[in-house]
Amino acid sequence: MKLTTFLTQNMQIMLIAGTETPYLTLEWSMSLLLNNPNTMEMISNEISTHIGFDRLLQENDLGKLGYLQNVINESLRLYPTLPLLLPHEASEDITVGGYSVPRGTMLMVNAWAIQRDPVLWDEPNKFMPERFDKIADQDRYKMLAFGVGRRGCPGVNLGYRILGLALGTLIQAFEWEKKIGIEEVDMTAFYGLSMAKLKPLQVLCKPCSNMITHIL
Ligand code: HEM
Repeated sequence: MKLTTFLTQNMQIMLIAGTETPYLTLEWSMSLLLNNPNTMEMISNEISTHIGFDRLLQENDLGKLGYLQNVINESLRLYPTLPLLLPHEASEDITVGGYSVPRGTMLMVNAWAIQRDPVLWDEPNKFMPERFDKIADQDRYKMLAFGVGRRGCPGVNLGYRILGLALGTLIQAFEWEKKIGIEEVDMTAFYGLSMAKLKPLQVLCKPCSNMITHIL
């Protein structure tokens, strides 16, 4: 394969794989926060404590924003954008959980079900970002939003950075409200290869007053 073809194809894959997943996660996260205004306020307080309002948050601030990170993880747990990951193929005859899987079988992993399994998670359908405060290393296979292992998402670190910067900056710079007349943002999902909201999020926002004073 020519080098230019190789590079072009890699760029295409990164653009396709690396744009839809973050923007869908951002939409799910913002919807969850609008339905949980106390959590939105806690992120805002965390940003106010560690960064303030005289500049926009930057990549090297993300390490200080543990609660924001918990919210991102909890959004990815409840609404993984690739709920069945990508199809995998067994490269040899294997046995998984007592089932024999012949070489060449296509395997789909239901990350959505694993991430809401009541055996693995307390109150699995509840939005509780604090649960990620105490997630142990050996529990990492419960959380499959980026897959795991050799064919897991190679963009995982970039993905977390994009999400942290985008969600953090949106909360730092704007005040967010549900559309007038809406009590709860509808969280119904539309299932395809990726999981989007059935009804796109419509929301009201205005520049954060603290930010206007400091930046203008
Ligand atoms: C919120 C952000 C993201 C999420 C939730 C996400 C999730 C995933 C998941 C679940 C897989 C399939 C893993 C598996 O089947 O085991 C995957 C694969 C992949 N992702 Fe991501 N991803 C994100 C961001 C990105 C970014 C930013 C890039 C690159 C710029 C990227 C590039 C890829 C590629 C190339 C694959 C295919 C890997 C392979 O087949 O070996 N992703 N991603």
